[in-house]
Amino acid sequence: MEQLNIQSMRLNDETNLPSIGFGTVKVKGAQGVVSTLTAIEAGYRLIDTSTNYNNEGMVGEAVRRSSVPREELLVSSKLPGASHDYERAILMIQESLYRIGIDYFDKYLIHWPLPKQDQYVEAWQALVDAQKFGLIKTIGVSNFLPEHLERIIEETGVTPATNQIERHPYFNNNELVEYNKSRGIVTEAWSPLGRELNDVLENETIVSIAKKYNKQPAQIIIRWNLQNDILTVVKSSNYAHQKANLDVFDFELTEEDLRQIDSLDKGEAGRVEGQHPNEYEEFD
Ligand SMILES: NC(=O)C1=CN([C@@H]2O[C@H](COP(=O)(O)OP(=O)(O)OC[C@H]3O[C@@H](n4cnc5c(N)ncnc54)[C@H](OP(=O)(O)O)[C@@H]3O)[C@@H](O)[C@H]2O)C=CC1
Ligand SMILES: O=C(O)C(=O)[C@@H](O)[C@H](O)C(=O)CO
Repeated sequence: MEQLNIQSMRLNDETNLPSIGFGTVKVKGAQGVVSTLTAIEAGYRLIDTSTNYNNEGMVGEAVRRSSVPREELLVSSKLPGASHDYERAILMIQESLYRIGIDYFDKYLIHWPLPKQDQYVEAWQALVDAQKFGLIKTIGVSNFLPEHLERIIEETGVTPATNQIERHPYFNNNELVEYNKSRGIVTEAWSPLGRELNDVLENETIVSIAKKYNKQPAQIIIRWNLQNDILTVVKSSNYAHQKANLDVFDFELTEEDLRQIDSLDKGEAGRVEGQHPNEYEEFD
């Protein structure tokens, strides 16, 4: 078992999280259990799932089969839009815990604000209460824009600990990252490697920075997040990639490297299609 010293991040509720988490989109079934177990073997301790991924049972199986004790694994899931209603949200959190076979979440997020549905404030109140009931350690949101954050903070008095948002070099989302920071909210980056939908791992700027440090392009992107105090949630079913994505603590990018990566941003054109938080709808 790898004994890695993954740098941790302090949240506004005083908890600490590893700065790199294991993403599980499309990590499913028996093969998913194997991939999650190899990720744990590689050193990941934070596992990111969602009811919408239809793999919470798989995550539970990996947690049970792992030789790492449950208390050392941090399990994070997300509330689907169909359960934004307060009562449904509480029941969904309980149901997700049963599906995974654990009795608390280390972290739990509202997956999308779905502003047209307009129930995210009561969903947030449910997370606040579920935390008081002991069902969740750290509560946060995902894909929330400043207007959504301001509303939940004003109406409940509770600021999320994290906001998990789209961020990769072609869509760096820097304004939202800065806004999160101004509110004391840690940003988590989803699809940091562009989710196979773009060529960011072959981008010549990224490749040339990678060559300079004898690192892989993926490691440069993860390091760029780290040096911006951003928690990276990265998926890989390949053990070599899983290990490489954690091997990012022995070098440091210069200010010029960071600036060059920031300059790759394409604004809205770089966003993964159909993922604007005010437009995204859940169909699952
Ligand atoms: N809150 C939200 O709305 C969202 C959350 N997420 C979360 O973020 C996680 C990460 O995002 P995801 O969309 O999965 O995509 P990523 O950006 O993490 O990219 C995953 C892809 O990159 C490949 N890859 C991983 N490591 C390397 C490497 N070192 N070198 C080359 N290729 C590599 C993987 O292939 P291989 O498996 O072969 O290594 C896979 O094809 C998700 O799994 C999920 O947990 C994602 C989207 C939205
Ligand atoms: O992966 C997630 O967490 C999402 O919410 C979506 O981005 C999802 O991946 C999607 O794109 C479904 O079309």
